[in-house]
Amino acid sequence: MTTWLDVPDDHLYGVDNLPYGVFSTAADPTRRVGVRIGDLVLDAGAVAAIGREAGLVGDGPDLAAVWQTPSLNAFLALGRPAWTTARAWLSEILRDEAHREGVSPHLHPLDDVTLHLPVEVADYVDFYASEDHASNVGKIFRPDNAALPPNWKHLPIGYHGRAGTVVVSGTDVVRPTGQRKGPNDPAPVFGPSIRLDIEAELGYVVGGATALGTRVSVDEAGDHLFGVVILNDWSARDIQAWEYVPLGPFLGKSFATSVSAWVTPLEALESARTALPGQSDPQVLPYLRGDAFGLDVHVEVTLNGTVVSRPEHAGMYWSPAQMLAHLTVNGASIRDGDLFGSGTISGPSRETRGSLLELTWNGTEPLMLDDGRTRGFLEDGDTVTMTAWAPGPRGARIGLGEVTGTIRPAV
Ligand SMILES: O=C(O)/C=C/C(=O)CC(=O)CC(=O)O
Ligand SMILES: [Ca+2]
Ligand SMILES: [Mg+2]
Repeated sequence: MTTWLDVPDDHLYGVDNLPYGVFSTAADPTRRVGVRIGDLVLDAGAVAAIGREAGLVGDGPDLAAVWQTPSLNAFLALGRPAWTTARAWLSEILRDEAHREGVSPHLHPLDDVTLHLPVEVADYVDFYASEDHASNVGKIFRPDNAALPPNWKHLPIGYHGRAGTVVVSGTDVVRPTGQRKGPNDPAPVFGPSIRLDIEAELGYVVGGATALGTRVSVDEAGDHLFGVVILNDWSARDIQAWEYVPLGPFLGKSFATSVSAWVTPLEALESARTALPGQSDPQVLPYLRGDAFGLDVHVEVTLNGTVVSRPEHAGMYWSPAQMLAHLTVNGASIRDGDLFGSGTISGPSRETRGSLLELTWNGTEPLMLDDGRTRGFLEDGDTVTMTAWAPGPRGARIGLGEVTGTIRPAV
């Protein structure tokens, strides 16, 4: 073991992972930044305060002050050099036995903490980067058109979502109510959605704010991409299908977006970097070229305990660095705490589709669950949980936590 803690190197949350979150305890309900190691949570600000007093932290930003805040935003504002220094310091105090005495009092069992939304989400955008997903939805929603829209391979398509309704894993989701109109209905009807769905995605957390009128290139994107969450873009397909032309998704997706409580730093995913599956035909425009790495992240989706899908993020056509370059190519600034979703992660085979819309082909091919019941779309009381892992150093796996949510009846 390379840590003095009782955490083996091949633990999903071993010393090579060190994801960040926001937690509180019954004894101290103050929300503050924590770092997960094994099944423990390190009170990062408390330990940084001691380190500073002991002269261990050195010069640079006051991490104690930055981490004793109720979100990761102040830390996100520091940017890449400070993120790297902070991670190196955390790694050192968890590896070097000399720090056992000072650090131990600031470790809390995971079971004793409450996890909160890790980021005060600034702007939220959702992309559409899986070719299989985009083709499947095209066939289902627009059967008379080409499966992929003509712009799809030239730019990463996205829509602006609702930052204020991004919720942390474990938050119940109230079934949305709204308008829908089936192709054969004479007029729209109003009521609870009857086609409530999920979308398995990764979310990218952004920091190192930029000025209005500047761009972030593909090669600079790594300075702003702080880390990754698992994201469920809950989607009311009936509301969506009726409202989305011509301005895109709106109320069908804005009622809730769930994210995992742990933000996995990009540095923990070094071993997961992979080449993109291919952008040679057509060539993308120069501003979308550069070190546009993909990420080999394996997702698993369960519905009421039955595994319904295993999407593979490595198959995504567009990369997070390209998405960030595209988001800013018009001079739009980025803010600390910006979040963008990868888009639904779907692969070519049925068992890798990231939404029920695709898994059940718009409800026409219901799924059989382990309890013998079937599902087209979600029913009240259903629980959806997504977990993910990525390859880590020396053959170990990096756990990305989980995002779970249970459907409550419409109000
Ligand atoms: O193709 C459409 O009209 C709609 C697609 C989506 O609902 C997907 C969306 O949110 C983007 C994504 O997750 O890939
Ligand atoms: Ca989505
Ligand atoms: Mg959403």
